[in-house]
Amino acid sequence: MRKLAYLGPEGTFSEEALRILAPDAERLPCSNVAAALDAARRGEAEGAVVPLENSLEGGITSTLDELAWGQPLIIVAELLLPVKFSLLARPGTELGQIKRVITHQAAHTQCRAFLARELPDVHVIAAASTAAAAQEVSLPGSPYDAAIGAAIAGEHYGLIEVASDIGDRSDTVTRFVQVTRPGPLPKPTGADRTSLVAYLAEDHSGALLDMLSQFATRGINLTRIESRPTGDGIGQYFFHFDCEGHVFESRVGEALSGLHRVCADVRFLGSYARADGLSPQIRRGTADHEFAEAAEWLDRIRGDGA
Ligand SMILES: O=C(O)C(=O)C[C@]1(C(=O)O)C=C[C@@H](O)C=C1
Repeated sequence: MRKLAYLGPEGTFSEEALRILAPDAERLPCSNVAAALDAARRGEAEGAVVPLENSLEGGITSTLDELAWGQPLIIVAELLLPVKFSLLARPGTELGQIKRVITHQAAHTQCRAFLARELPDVHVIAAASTAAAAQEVSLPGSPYDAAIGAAIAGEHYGLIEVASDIGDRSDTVTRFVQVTRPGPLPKPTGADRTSLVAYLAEDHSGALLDMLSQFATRGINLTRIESRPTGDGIGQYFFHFDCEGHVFESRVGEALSGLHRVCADVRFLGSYARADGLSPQIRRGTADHEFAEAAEWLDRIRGDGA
């Protein structure tokens, strides 16, 4: 049976995402996102399911950075998971008794309004995951009064829900991706997304525009762009892009070749079916048959001399 790594322990949102993406897979819980990706890189697991983007907080930087460096991994599937947070405590605990809360940093930032309104003096301590926080609160003698996590984590670790749906917005969604070591790409479905990382050749005026033009001139809509520091000094950045379409489609393939020409390096992170099933609008002159027809026309002009 195939095995997939994820941010554990049992009861995380990552586990929920994995169960939906690969219901039959064996699950390998890891202590952080980097460890889950490394398990996939080393072959201890066939792949991993990791959070990539949140509708309220944006890119999950730990995942973005891990995918940008080291042994390459590619995305083969994505899932949009609605995330609902609960305040979880040992049975008998009341809201007014809660002084110390533990949770994952992403959950903390998504529940800021509730904490400010209901628990203005609370200390919030960071945990490796929401389920690790719930597990910690369940331990006898735990210094924490409550955890913020999924209701299922509360059930798993014998905690009660002191408050439910405490996120700043009730429609928050986290985008999870399933990654594997590079291999055969998922087939195009007509409603696909392509992810990549581009590293600038040199810092110059219009460097970002040079990259964006590769997409724009081929009628490709971007669905996410994110700059991340290279670590080489202030002002040094590389870029994550998600765009509509599949690398097997001419316009996307040409855009990636164009990026390869103008960048120091481009890391392909995969082409895979979009979870929302939205198909791109193909602008006139950018369909596969139009690229093929233009290539034939060029061959005819060049004749035998080419
Ligand atoms: O701690 C978890 O339960 C996770 O799966 C991680 C994570 C994240 O990193 O964003 C996933 C979804 C929620 O946005 C909060 C936490």
